[in-house]
Amino acid sequence: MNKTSIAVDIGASSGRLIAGSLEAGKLKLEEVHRFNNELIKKGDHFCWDIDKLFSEIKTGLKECHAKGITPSSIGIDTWAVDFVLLDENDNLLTDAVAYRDPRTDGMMEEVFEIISKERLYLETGIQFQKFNTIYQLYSLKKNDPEVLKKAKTFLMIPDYLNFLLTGIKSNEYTNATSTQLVNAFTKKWDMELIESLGINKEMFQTIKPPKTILGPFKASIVEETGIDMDVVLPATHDTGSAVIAVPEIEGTIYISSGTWSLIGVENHFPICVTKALDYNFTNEGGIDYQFRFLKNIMGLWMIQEVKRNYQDQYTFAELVKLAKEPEHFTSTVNVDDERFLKPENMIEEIKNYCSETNQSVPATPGEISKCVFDSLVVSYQSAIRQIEEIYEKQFTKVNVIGGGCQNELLNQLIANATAKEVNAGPIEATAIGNVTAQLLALGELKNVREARSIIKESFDVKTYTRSELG
Ligand SMILES: Nc1ncnc2c1ncn2[C@@H]1O[C@H](COP(=O)(O)OP(=O)(O)O)[C@@H](O)[C@H]1O
Ligand SMILES: C[C@H](O)[C@H](O)[C@@H](O)C(=O)COP(=O)(O)O
Ligand SMILES: [Mg+2]
Repeated sequence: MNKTSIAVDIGASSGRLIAGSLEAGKLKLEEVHRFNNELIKKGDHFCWDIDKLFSEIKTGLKECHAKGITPSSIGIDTWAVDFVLLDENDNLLTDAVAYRDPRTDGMMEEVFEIISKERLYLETGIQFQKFNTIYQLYSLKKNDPEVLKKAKTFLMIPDYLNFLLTGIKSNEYTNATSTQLVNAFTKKWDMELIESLGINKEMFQTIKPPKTILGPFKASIVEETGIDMDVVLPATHDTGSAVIAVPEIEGTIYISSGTWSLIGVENHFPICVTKALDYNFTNEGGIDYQFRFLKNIMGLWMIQEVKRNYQDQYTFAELVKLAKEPEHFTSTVNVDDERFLKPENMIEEIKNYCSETNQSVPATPGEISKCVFDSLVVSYQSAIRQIEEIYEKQFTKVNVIGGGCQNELLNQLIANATAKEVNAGPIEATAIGNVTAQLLALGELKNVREARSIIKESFDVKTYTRSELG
């Protein structure tokens, strides 16, 4: 009997537990549980409701038990950079403050007074996002020094959820790289850098790679959920898992399309050249110590906020349909402008930008949605040109993976703008990559190459080419 693994994929907008196993040479998935995720306000900060998320994981485990699914393992992946700190008694010292919280405003510039931007990039190869863990910790050091002094354990979000399940502390490699505190060459915590920032280096845990079998559930979890299994480390950074599921990686630029659009390529070495720094590309760690040479683009967060601003009266599919109507509306915004990271009202922010740049101001849901999708394509196109300039080669294909690959209009717009073959799918790429790492750890799969060929045969991928309609 082939083994089953449970992927817990929690993105910024939704989470899901998906059971995966090999059947007749294909990877079969069964969605066990799905739930929403969103920011909550706790005191002065935007946070994740980590208690709710852990409760949803246990609900999903109980669902497995109820369905008679008997997994051999479970693996958890989430968004990057965010963390919690534990005190000497393993109690939470901090809330799970979210990367969209303004506490890191101005911190990057203060860190550059201690270590230059160039040296930081040369050593870590990580893009400069103001919410990187390094700046979150620096903000804590500056504004809550007593909290940092009491901290004995640093756990990123998936690490903490693993700790709640097993009692075992670890920092998983792919997500640790997103902190901008891991040396891209040693693949270990850069303790000299950490000390130079006045952050206590003792709280960081041993970095463990994907495919590590962490350990079994605590007895209390078995008792509560009625089920037992090993926790295995996938690429716990969700994008790290998603990239594993790109069926044809060679010659392909992927766009992991969810709340964020992560656009890039897979590499065997970090690219820390000046041009990569200037274009703000990152070298996040991947499975088998590959590198994800990519950049963050604001992504479908913008349409998520537009949907929320319209009090959820439209589905995503309806907003896409409405966006097809105003064909002659052409205003666009710079989606990567920091003003769109956490605006009070996304619709108003988009309107203000268009007005300030002397463009037609969108008025209808269709015009607003078209403006978002057209603007994302502008940013995708720019990133693709930058990748091809750095690689000094043309890529023939773009593979859109994640929930956003269901946006047929956006897929077609990408094909029209780039004149490249756009492949859309798999939708649940992150969960597929998560299950893949577990099945590799359990010996059900030999290597990533074999996994990708099985994934290619197991899931639908729709192809788009430039349409005459342009
Ligand atoms: N039926 C659909 N049509 C068009 N877009 C969709 C559809 N369903 C989901 N999406 C897009 O997928 C996005 C969510 O992708 P997902 O990968 O689940 O995000 P995350 O992992 O960041 O929570 C939504 O923001 C939405 O824009
Ligand atoms: C803040 C990070 O850049 C972000 O987590 C990104 O790396 C990512 O993985 C986002 O995943 P989503 O599924 O939430 O879009
Ligand atoms: Mg996701």
